[in-house]
Amino acid sequence: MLDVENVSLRFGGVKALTDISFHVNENEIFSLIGPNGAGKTSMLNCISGRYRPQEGSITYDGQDLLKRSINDRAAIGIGRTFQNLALFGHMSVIDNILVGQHHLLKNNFVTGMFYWVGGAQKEEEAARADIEDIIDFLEIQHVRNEPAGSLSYGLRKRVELARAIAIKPKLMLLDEPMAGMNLEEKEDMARYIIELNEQYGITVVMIEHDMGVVVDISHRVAVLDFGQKIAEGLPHEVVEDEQVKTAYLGVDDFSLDEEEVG
Ligand SMILES: Nc1ncnc2c1ncn2[C@@H]1O[C@H](COP(=O)(O)OP(=O)(O)OP(=O)(O)O)[C@@H](O)[C@H]1O
Repeated sequence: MLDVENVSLRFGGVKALTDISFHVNENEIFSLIGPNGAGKTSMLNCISGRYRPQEGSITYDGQDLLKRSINDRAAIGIGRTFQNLALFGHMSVIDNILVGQHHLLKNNFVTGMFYWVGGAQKEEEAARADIEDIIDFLEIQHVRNEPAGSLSYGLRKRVELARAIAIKPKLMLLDEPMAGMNLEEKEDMARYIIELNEQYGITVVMIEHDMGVVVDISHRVAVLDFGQKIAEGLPHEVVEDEQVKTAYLGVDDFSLDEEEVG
């Protein structure tokens, strides 16, 4: 589904990514891991369109992604969440989710003026019904009318995920979905990601620092270090790799003893 070939990205003299290649199969949960500054978010940004690599190619569903704008990438089924939450704090949960769905609606301002005679009303009703499904799935009914900014961190992460699901993605990019969560919130989020993948058939590319989660829910993992790929494979194999262990030397959260979730 996704083919990253020889991607290199530089910021002035900083080599954020050097000659990175990997592929992600349809319906896979694929994790990108690595120490701080390894280039994980840069890689996700190249896929989502925020950054443009100087070299290499990224193909999604047979299409050259680098020729597509950011908005185009959402329209062809690429959704994402951010490392730092990107919600409209003063808007209600439901309105935040509707923002995600906006580009799917065919009616524009002019056709919208014929709201009652045209298809706009039906389209909006269908959109609302889809959103109700997402709200049920992520168990956020009780906060649907609350301003997003008033919610706990874990709930805000769920609302952000809901908004990303609302664009009906085939590929979901998740940047540290568990960051800042307590164990219970992590367990919930791991369950949502698995269900997203198994029930909705969404392919997932995830950056995550919690190794327990990564090993538990990923089908395959690639490891970046100083902008280079140093390992790729099944989760249990990758965490036993000597080069990976060396890259993580001294990093506290690299431990399989963490409470396992999922
Ligand atoms: N917009 C930018 N301008 C300049 N340098 C950048 C930019 N974005 C990333 N970098 C640099 O690229 C390198 C990789 O950063 P990146 O954020 O991709 O790493 P990361 O693996 O996601 O780290 P973390 O786990 O801390 O989020 C770092 O040296 C970073 O300073």
